[in-house]
Parts: sequence; structure tokens; C-alpha cells
Amino acid sequence: QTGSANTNPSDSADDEYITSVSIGTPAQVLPLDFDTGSSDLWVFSSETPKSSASGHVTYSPSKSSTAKKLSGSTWSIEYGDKSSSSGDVYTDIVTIGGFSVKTQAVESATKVSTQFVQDTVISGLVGLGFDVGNQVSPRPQKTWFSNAASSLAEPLFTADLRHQETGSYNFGFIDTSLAKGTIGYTPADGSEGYWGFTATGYSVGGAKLNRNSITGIADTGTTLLLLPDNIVDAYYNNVESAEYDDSQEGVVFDCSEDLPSFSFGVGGQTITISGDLLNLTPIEEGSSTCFGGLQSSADIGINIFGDVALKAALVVFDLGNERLGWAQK
Ligand SMILES: CSC[C@H](NC(=O)[C@H](Cc1ccccc1)OC(=O)N1CCC(N)CC1)C(=O)N[C@@H](CC1CCCCC1)[C@@H](O)COc1ccncc1
Repeated sequence: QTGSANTNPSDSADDEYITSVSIGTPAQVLPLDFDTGSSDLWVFSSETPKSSASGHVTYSPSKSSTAKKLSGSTWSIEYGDKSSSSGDVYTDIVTIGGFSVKTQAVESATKVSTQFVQDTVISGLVGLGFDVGNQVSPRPQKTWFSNAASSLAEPLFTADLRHQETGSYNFGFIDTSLAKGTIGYTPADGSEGYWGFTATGYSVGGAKLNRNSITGIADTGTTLLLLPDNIVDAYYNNVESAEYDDSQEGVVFDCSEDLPSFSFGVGGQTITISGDLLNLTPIEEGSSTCFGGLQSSADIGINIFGDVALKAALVVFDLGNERLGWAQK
């Protein structure tokens, strides 16, 4: 068995990717953000304060004949951008891309932080990280993918995120036609709940890859490519107008700049992110100053290969073999 779901950028900056998910009987369809950087499936619901839920699609367990309260269970989560949410837990049927998990923990939000209230394009997250990262207590719950894995043709999923285009999350199979290059595999470390891996080097423009281990995570829920300062500096030294903008908390430059590409080595392959994928978006509507897709990971403490990097590749999240596959797109 397999599943295949389309995913779309939330806005002109490809800030988030939105995928439709069916929950309950009859199906309640919610737009959710698939996040390989966390391990909880949580939704805006009938239990979310009305003022917070306004503008969001919500899940009502009381309207689902297959919903069951997981009594005594609660959850609370904080993300890298300091956004947070918490609540209680139901189980229900969750269908993604035509594949159904009968008894999936659906975490219902009774509290959401301001960022979520304002981010009306999504009604919650589907965590696709490792189960060890789940935040339900007293008994942690499995992710949708973990529950699905044993019934899928292969215990893996792929992410094909695209710039201003519809992409896909495929479950249980690899559509190699989505990639130009060969898929290179490298071990995945799930001990922290993330899809951790080590890139073997990087280069700016068409230069030859150097040998410089970069350990980080493959994270569909993070917009940017966040790497150490020395690499960020090496890149922006090639961009005449680049400067650090305190208010934007990042490197900005003239939108008219012709940005160099950025490449990294992984699994014996070289993934090259084109310059235009690194020129994210004007800092404000109509501004001629643009915000960089590559920024520093210094104050996060972890390197994150987020959507800016993932857009250049077909990425295979292979749970069965505890490995990550990367192919140039
Ligand atoms: C340093 S992880 C920062 C990252 N959040 C981002 O990437 C947000 C995403 C966003 C949110 C709302 C609108 C637009 C974009 O976007 C930005 O922060 N930016 C994009 C726009 C840009 N102008 C400023 C920077 C993050 O917490 N991800 C988590 C999932 C995320 C949570 C918020 C909702 C969307 C999904 C997750 O995978 C990683 O969790 C952790 C990473 C490291 N330790 C702990 C947790």
C-alpha cells in the first residue's frame, strides 16, 4: 500500500508547505504543515478558544463517530521559533494521500501561541520526526508515519518541495522520475527525534566541494537553510550588497543581485541550490531589499537544512534503513 499527497507553498516566499489531511468520520479536511522536525500531530479544534481559532479550519471530535478521547493524556510543545501549543488528545482515523491510519493520536489544541493564531493558512502540524520526540504525556504517542510504516509497501516517505509550485509527499514508494540525479544515501540519526545527518562539504558558485563535515537535520517545517557563521560568511562574501540587518535578524541584499549557487555533499552526491532559490523574498511588499534564504544557525545550536535546501532535491526519509536519500532535482 502507498499514499501520495500534494503539497503547496503557503505564500510567495514559500514560508510553509500546506497539505490537506482528512480526520474522522465523516471526513473533516484540514490544511496542515508536515514537519520532519517534530513528532506531534496537533490541530486547531472545537476546544481551541474561539478568539484564537477565528480564521482557522477546526476539527470537532464530537462530530466524528470514530473519535475517542485518550483520557488523562495531555501535550505541550515549543518550536525553534518560540511558537507553542498545548491541549488534550483524541484518537481517530487520519487519512493522508489516500492512506488511512485507523487509530491515530490527534492532539487537540486548547492553547495556541500568537504566531499560530495569526498563521491562518495552517490548522496544525503533522509531525514526521521520530516517535522519541512525541510530547504526549503520560504515554507518548506514535506519529502518523510510524503507525503507517508497517502497512506501507516500504517503510519510507519522500518530500518533493518546490518553489511556487505544487510538490508532493509520497508514502511507501520512491518516484525516481521526480529527480534528475542519482539518490545518494547517508545514515540518519533519529535519537533526538529529528532526521539528523552529516553533509561532507560545501561550495559556493560552481567551485569544487571542500571537505567540511556539517551535521544537521533535514527539516520540512523550517523555511530557511541555517548553517554555521563561517559558511554563511563565505557565501555572502560573494554578494556585493549583502549586510546583516538587525531588524530583520538576518542577512539582506539588493533584490537585483545575481546570487551564486550553494552546493553541499551528501551520500556521495552533490546537491546544488540555485541562486534564485537563495533569494527568498523582499523584506517588505515592494521593497528592493531581499532577505537571504541562507542564514546563520549560531543562536539555534543546530544546523537546519530547511525548505530552501529541500527544494533543490528529492529527499527520501527511509525509516526502515534509518537513512536519508538525497537526489538533485
Ligand atoms: C530554528 S527552527 C525555526 C522554525 N520555524 C520556521 O522556520 C518558521 C516557519 C514559519 C512559521 C510561520 C509562518 C511562516 C514560517 O519560519 C521562520 O522562522 N522564518 C521564515 C520567515 C523569515 N522571514 C524569518 C524566519 C521552527 O521552529 N520549525 C519547527 C516547525 C514549525 C513551527 C512553527 C509553525 C510551522 C512549523 C520545527 O521544524 C523545528 O523545531 C525545532 C527546531 C529546533 N529546535 C527545537 C524545535
